[in-house]
Amino acid sequence: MPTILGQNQYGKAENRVVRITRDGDTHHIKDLNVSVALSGDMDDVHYSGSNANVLPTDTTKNTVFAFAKEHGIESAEQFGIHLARHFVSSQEPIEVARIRIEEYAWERIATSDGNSKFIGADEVKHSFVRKGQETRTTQITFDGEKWEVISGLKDLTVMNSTNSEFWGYVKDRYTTLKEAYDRILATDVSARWRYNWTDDEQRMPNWEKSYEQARKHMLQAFAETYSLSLQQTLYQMGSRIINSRSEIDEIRFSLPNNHHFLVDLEPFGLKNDNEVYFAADRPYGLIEATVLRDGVEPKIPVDLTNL
Ligand SMILES: O=c1[nH]c(=O)c2[nH]c(=O)[nH]c2[nH]1
Repeated sequence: MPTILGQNQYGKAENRVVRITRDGDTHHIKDLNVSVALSGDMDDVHYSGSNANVLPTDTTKNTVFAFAKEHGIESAEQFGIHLARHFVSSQEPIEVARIRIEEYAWERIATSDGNSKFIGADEVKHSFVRKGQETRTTQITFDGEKWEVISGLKDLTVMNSTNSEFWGYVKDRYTTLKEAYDRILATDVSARWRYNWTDDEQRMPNWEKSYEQARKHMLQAFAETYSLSLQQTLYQMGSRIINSRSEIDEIRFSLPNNHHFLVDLEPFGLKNDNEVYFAADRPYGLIEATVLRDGVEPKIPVDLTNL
């Protein structure tokens, strides 16, 4: 049966590029998911396997990261236009470049002594929460006598673009991790907290206010902790809530360590001065712990998945 080649395109999809611009100690984030699709004179590679017209998808990926350094990311549109023009104008066989970009928006975390509109407190300058992400959860159990309320949130994505280190850890023959003295710390917070309200005689907490306040304290502790490990940050987030909300006795966190790897731009003659990162999605470290009011029995399950 004779066949002919129809529409075809190729490229590297979902390049997760994070560009940090450091304006003194005020940092700006651009976080993009960039997909490149190129088409043009690609008959030969499909019919005979000749790669003579093929710019490797790996190169398209490198171009995304190198452009983030060289040209910065003013807007997703500007960045996409720049990339598309580059591929079409620099590669004879490429006739059409389609760049798709998703942008993840971040806003600054309001700290205890500032607010998000006003860049005053130090911490605000490098601590961010991703917009419009989290899901609020609750589980209510009643046995006819006693109540148990466990509330929380998941998918609250936060990032510190500095004030995070990780060093002094155990090294065995399989350890390759380099010690980090200034790294990005990013996580998707999943937290569940248990209220000490158990019977109708007691005054019921103001659930709305309590949620808002727990979320606020958690974010502020994340922003204000100079972190030596995600474990330490977790404990600070939990104890800030327990210390400031008397209605909450126990809180459990499940925190993925969303690794951001500095991209090696040396091969392109560019210096990466802590500016361009590859945001890896897996594998990720997973740090989980409960923080309790002293003397209280832990009751939140270890596995938060179904809670
Ligand atoms: O904050 C961290 N805690 C760890 O336990 C750990 N392990 C690792 O490889 N990186 C990190 N980072």
